Amino acid sequence: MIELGVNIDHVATLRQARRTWEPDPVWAAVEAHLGGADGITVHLREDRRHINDDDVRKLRELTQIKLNLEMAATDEMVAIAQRMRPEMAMFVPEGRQEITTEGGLDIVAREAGLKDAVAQLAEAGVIVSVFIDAVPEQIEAAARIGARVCEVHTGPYAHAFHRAGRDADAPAVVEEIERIRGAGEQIQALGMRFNAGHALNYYNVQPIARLPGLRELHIGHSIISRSVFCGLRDAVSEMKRLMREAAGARA
Ligand SMILES: CC(=O)[C@@H](O)[C@H](O)COP(=O)(O)O
Ligand SMILES: NCC(=O)COP(=O)(O)O
Repeated sequence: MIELGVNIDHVATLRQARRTWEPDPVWAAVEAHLGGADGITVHLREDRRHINDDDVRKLRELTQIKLNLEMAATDEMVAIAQRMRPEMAMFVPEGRQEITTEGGLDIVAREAGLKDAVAQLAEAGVIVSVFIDAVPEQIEAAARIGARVCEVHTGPYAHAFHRAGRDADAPAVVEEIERIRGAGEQIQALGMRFNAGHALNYYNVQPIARLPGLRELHIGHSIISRSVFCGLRDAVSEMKRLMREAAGARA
């Protein structure tokens, strides 16, 4: 069964636009859960531009849903994850000027430090995921550092899909889908869990949800955008329906 992790960063982005207390990410987590989400994702950025430490603490204390904590692989963040013990922590590259994550983690370039960070979290009982591009060398390095999960960056696919006028059969789109399919096969062959995410939406999700062995999708911006008009519970439930329909048609 394919699972949906709902990224609620943008609930906090809206709150931070007025530096106030609403909307509350904890309410969002509960609504997403009631809509059928299997997990919640938050990205605790080093600059705390949306989700903050108190949000993570309250999510742990007040909700029952699985938490995937996205973070930079720094000593500060590793210490927070050791304290908060989310079900999963995902290492993500961060750029101060970026609007959102722009690419996968370069594990090959930082292998020793990342291996150490993975070991520290594993010792605290936290499953470690890495956000990576669909590149064979990065997947091999993810296995070497002891990551249990790879989340394949679907941004390039999403952008190709959009540029092709939402035509899933356009050659540039098929090329991206095949790249992610190949990454998924390699991830599974190396004994890791195959997840994917970034820039997925109600139009482009199904070709990805159909990929064999895909366990979990992490989707945020599109779900939160739709929830403004129809409520978060309905927005989550419609995304889950599309994912299930596609996964049900897997070969
Ligand atoms: C790793 C990823 O693809 C997204 O979860 C992204 O990091 C979310 O962070 P922002 O909400 O700050 O874009
Ligand atoms: N890791 C990807 C994620 O959590 C959601 O990304 P997006 O849907 O907000 O682009």
